[in-house]
Parts: sequence; C-alpha cells; structure tokens
Amino acid sequence: MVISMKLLEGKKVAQALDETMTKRVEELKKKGVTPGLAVILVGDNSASAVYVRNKKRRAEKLGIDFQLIHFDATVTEDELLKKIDELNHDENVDGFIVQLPVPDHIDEDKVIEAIDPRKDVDGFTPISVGNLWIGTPLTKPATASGILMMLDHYNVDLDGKNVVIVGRSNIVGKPTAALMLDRNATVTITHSHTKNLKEITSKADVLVVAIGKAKFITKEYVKDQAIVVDVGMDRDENGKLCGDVDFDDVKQKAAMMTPVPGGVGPMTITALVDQVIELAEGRANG
Ligand SMILES: Nc1nc2c(c(=O)[nH]1)N[C@@H](CN(C=O)c1ccc(C(=O)N[C@@H](CCC(=O)O)C(=O)O)cc1)CN2
Repeated sequence: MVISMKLLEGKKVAQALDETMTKRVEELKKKGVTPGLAVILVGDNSASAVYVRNKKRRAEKLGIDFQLIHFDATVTEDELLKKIDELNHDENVDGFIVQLPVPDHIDEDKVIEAIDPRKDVDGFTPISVGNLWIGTPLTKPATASGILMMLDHYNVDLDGKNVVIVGRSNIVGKPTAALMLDRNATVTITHSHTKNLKEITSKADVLVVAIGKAKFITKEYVKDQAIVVDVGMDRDENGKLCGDVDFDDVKQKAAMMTPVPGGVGPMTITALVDQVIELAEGRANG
C-alpha cells in the first residue's frame, strides 16, 4: 500500500510564523512599545518547567519581555492572588498566565478568576470563555488557537466538516469546539461517558484527540482520509514521548496528521506569543 499521509508539522509552522511575529514586535518597538509576557510557575513539576522554559525561549527570540515568577510549591493562595493583582496593574505586562497544574492546596478556579480578562492570554477566565462562545473573543486558549493556526497554514477548510473532539477539558476540548463552530464546522464533543465512541469518531472528517491516554486512538477509530490532530503528551511503555493517537497504526488511514512531539505543542506556544503581541498592538494603538 502507498502511504501518502501528510504530516502537519507544527514545529515547522511555528518557525515559519516566527518571521512575521518578529516583524510585528519590531514595528511595536519603533512606537516605543515592547510586548510583555509574565508566567507564574508554582512548584517543581518537571513537565511544566520544560513548557515554561520553551515559552521563555520563544518570547525572548521574538523580542518580547519575559518575566518568570517562580513560587515554591508551599506558596499560599493569598500570596499567589497578591501577585496576580500586581500583574493585573503592571503597565509593562500585556498578558500573563499561571502555568497549570497548580498544587492541590490552591484553588485553580479562584486563581484563574483573579486574572484581569484583558490580560488573560490563556483565555481561561470565565469572561474570556463567555466571549469565546459568543464569537467575540478578546483572547483565545493557546492550544485551541494553535490548532486552528496550524490547520489554516495547511489550508484545511473547516466549513461544513464533521469534526469530532475526544476530550471535554476547559483547556483544549471545549475551546477547540468553540473555535471550530465559529468556522462553520459541525462539532461533536465526546468524553469518557460517551457510548459507541468508535462509531462516532469513525465518521469524523477532522478528529481532535485530547484525553491524556497513550496511543488510545487506533485505526479502527478513524475514517479513511481523515485529518487527525493529536493533543496528547504521554509516555509509551518504554517511557518515550507519544500522543493519544497510535501514530504508526493510524498513519495508514489518515490523510493528514500531527506528530508528537513536533505537532500541536509548538503551536500552543506560537498562539500564546501571538496573543501577547496582539494585546501589545492594542496598547500601541491606544
Ligand atoms: N496555563 C497553561 N497551562 C498549561 C497549558 C496552557 O496552555 N496554559 N497547556 C499545557 C502545557 N503546555 C503549555 O503550557 C504545553 C505543552 C506542550 C508543549 C510542547 O511544545 N510540547 C513539545 C514536546 C515537549 C517535550 O519534549 O516534553 C511537542 O509537542 O513537540 C508546549 C506547551 C498544560 N498546562
């Protein structure tokens, strides 16, 4: 059998988009505005440390001012809320995020709600979520936005497409559904209680998987010539990084699919920095 599956290479798309973003930052600096991004990291989760390091690297490469606020895992919720309040009022910070997850003694919802929606570059506050669903987003969750940026890059038209999303998280599943609805796709969200999952996923023109279960999606779940977007970041039986999709199995059937690593992950960071630049552009234009 001839395999003609096209890889959706987020890493390469991210590199290609860096050029335009660098120019946008240069234009801002000519107007006396330097985009500012701050990240609050709590504790010593090793995966979070890698993601934050990558965010810092990308932001600085583009000329964005990056500030890391790293708290010990024992920080109190009040201390964290105080820092959020400071960043809400810091004129040099266009946007900031609290890297998730936070330790169990901290109420994640309370922390997110404390962020000023105008600086919520993660798009996680209730106001940001409401704006997203009514189609007037000020900011968009980075992974969902990154997926759309990548599909746009490969000229994937979502209008009228049957999209199935596996996973209903606030970070990925739900916002991806909102953005794809906005592109006139017919969207189904499935989850752990969904009956006959295979029957539903195997009708998808575009299948987005974000469940955190290594290689869960095999070819039986996938329609011939589907576009498969894997948001998973898992470890296989040998400890190797892999996605929620069994890549080697599904590649025989899919028309396009994302690899892990090098697919959605890098686009998440691209979407985040794009959002910071957009807010700074708003600041520059008064
Ligand atoms: N406040 C937030 N917390 C978290 C988010 C988020 O969007 N906002 N998403 C994830 C983690 N995440 C970004 O923060 C993220 C995950 C993965 C990648 C990435 O580039 N992955 C690489 C592989 C990296 C590796 O080697 O481990 C890839 O896919 O190629 C970027 C960002 C949870 N928390």
